[in-house]
Amino acid sequence: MSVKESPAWKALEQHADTMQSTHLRDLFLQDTPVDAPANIDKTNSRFDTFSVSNGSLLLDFSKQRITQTTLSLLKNLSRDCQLERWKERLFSGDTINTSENRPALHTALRLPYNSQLSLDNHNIVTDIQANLAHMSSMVARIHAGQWRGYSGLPIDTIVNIGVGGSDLGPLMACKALSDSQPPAGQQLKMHFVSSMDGSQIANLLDQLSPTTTLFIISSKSFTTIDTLSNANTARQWLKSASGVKDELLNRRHFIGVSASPDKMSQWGIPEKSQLNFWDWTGGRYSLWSAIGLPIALRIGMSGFKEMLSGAHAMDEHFKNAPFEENLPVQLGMIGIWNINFLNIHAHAILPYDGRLSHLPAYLEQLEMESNGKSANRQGNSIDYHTCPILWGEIGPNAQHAFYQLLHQGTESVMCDFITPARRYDGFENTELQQQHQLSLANCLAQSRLLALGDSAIEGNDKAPIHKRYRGNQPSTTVLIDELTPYSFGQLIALYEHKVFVQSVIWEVNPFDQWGVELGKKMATELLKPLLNEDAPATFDSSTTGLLNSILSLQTLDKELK
Ligand SMILES: O=P(O)(O)OC[C@H]1O[C@](O)(CO)[C@@H](O)[C@@H]1O
Repeated sequence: MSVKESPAWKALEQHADTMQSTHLRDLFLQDTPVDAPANIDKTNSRFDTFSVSNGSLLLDFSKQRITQTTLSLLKNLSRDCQLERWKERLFSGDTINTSENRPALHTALRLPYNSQLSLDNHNIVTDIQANLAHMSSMVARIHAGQWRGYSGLPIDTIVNIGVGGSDLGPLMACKALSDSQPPAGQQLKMHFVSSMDGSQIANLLDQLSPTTTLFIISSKSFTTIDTLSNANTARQWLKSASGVKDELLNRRHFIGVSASPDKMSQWGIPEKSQLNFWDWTGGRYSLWSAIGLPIALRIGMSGFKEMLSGAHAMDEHFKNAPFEENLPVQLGMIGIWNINFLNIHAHAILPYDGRLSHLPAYLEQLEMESNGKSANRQGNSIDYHTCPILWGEIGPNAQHAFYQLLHQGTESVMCDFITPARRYDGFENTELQQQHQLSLANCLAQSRLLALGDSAIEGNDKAPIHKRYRGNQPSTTVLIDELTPYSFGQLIALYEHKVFVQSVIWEVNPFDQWGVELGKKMATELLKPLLNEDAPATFDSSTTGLLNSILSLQTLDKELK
């Protein structure tokens, strides 16, 4: 039976008939006024009713188009879809990634060291801890200047080569936690290379010293062509600059991180320089594994472990907190309400902190690669919406770019405003501190205006139409007390679990990504004519036309030389 047939889904559809025409302005009008007499209970304000907090995070859902009835119907839906049973299956290591026949155990990577989790009668926490210890010793050697390049000089520059989950998580975390540097003397220059066309690596190599640069080749599969071609370019650069043998370069200048040790060895990375993880860690869920090596190098091993603790705290909260207090469950279920019942299919991620500039790109992969699906677990096509289109940008910058559409366009968009409350500790009363307050003021102003529209500014409802604001764009504000490794771990685990909650309701497997496979195969076919190799004669006319144009432009180029 499709979820659409469940009584809870049908009840939500009915409820949505009323809520579709209810404006957030009116929902806020029902609030108890803030200046109500002291003897009036003010705890029934929308904020009090619809905000939940845990640890370092507070989620304000009061600007969502919901009532208490909405939440209780969503609770019924989560019950109909057996969310509790799915949570148990996730955490216990059940084979829930059925199309790849394996569990999804990223939560095991952040279990305390003395925990037990048995997979095939083996406590995997032992392996995880052994891996962390190996990673820790590498980090210590590099920080101590004991990892030396081919000429004997200590490594001072790290280049992470990876793509997708082997790039976005570490890239995001290194920027987000840039205030948590390791002690002086242990600081490294850090770069990330992902793009297949070589443009990032070509520009970067010009600025680096081959004697002191270490490359981390990060790839779960170790077959991703984007990563391997960048890795080959890096090795060729080292070879031409040094004139030394591959064996020495591989040993001194490369670390491999992968779930496929054989392939790392085939490429030439010696076993001692390999860090492994497991096929039960999905690429986009892998920053907690050895894929997080750049994070540990950036913030130190203790900071990395704090990040794991923060994520673990969120795991425990997700596992145990009741529906009403459960942050990921509420975030996920209110998303379901917006997408499936209010028909909102665009989702903007708006961090009000420049350190979170890579969060939108990270969440694009996390959400869209996980839940951008249209077949259910039973192998049937589904007839309801799943993951919306996600995009985002640092909020204040986006204000000068696409907020016009959010405020006055024709599309309904749900937004996540994400900001730390405290920043610039030790910079009290400085210009910098003021900048943080300015950013907070903008964050609050924008979510307020998006929700309330004209009614937020007296008299604006009399303005000419091009100056009017319709409002009613729902948003959640995620308030982080302060951005630290711990709170960052909580934040990312919050979104991971939100994605899981939604996958349960939509009955999709969030841990595979078959939709990215065929394009890779097709590119292999198309590479043949571009390399003057035998190629199948026929493509569609557009592809053939473009190929011919490219090849003739390239021939012209050669002739002119
Ligand atoms: O880590 P790998 O195996 O190089 O894969 C990189 C990325 O490519 C994908 O498989 C998509 O092609 C992502 O799921 C993954 O994060």
